[in-house]
Amino acid sequence: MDEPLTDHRVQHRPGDVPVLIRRLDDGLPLPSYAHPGDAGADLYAAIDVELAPGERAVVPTGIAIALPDGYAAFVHPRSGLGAKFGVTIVNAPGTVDAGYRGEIKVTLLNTDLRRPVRLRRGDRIAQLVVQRVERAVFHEVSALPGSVRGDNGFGSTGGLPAASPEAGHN
Ligand SMILES: O=c1ccn([C@H]2C[C@H](O)[C@@H](COP(=O)(O)OP(=O)(O)OP(=O)(O)O)O2)c(=O)[nH]1
Ligand SMILES: [Mg+2]
Repeated sequence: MDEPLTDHRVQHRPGDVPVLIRRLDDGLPLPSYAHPGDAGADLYAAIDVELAPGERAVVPTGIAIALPDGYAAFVHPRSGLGAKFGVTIVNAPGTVDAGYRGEIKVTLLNTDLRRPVRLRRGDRIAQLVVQRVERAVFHEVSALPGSVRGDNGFGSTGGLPAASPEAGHN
C-alpha cells in the first residue's frame, strides 16, 4: 500500500500542481513548504557531508519526481546556509527537467575559504521551486529588431563597486 503523499503541514489549494514523488530513502521526510505561501519546498540531505574550505560535493536528496509536462523544478540555495556558512549551489538554480526520473541531487559549494562546514543527513540543504516553463521555437533571422538597450550589458548602466587592484579584476 502506497503511503499518502500529502504534506500535512500546509493546506492544499485549488491550482496546486500535482507532482509525483518517489522515496529513494525511507528515513527522510518528503520535501515540504515551511510556511503557506513559500515558493520553495525544502530538500533534505540523504548523507552526511563535510565540505572543506572551497570544496564542493554532489549531495543526494533521497527523492525522485515526475513533473507534469510544461513544468520544471529549480534547485535553489537556502539563504541561511549562504549567509551563515557561505554554502551555495554551484549551478544555482539547478534545473530539474519534467522528464527526469533520477534522484534529485544538489551540488553544494563551500565558498568560505577558511572554515569547513559539516552537514548532516536530514539537514535541509536546498529548496525546490516548481514553475511553469515556456518552450521556445527558435526562428533564425539575419538581423534582430532594434531595442533601446541594444547590445549594452554587463554593467553598462554603471553603479558597480570599484574593483580592488589586489583582486586582479579587469
Ligand atoms: O541541481 C540539479 C540539476 C540537475 N539535476 C538533474 C535533473 C536534470 O533534469 C538533470 C540534467 O540537468 P542539466 O541539464 O542541468 O545537466 P547537464 O549537465 O546538461 O546534463 P544532461 O546532459 O544530462 O542534460 O540532472 C539535479 O538533480 N540537480
Ligand atoms: Mg542538460
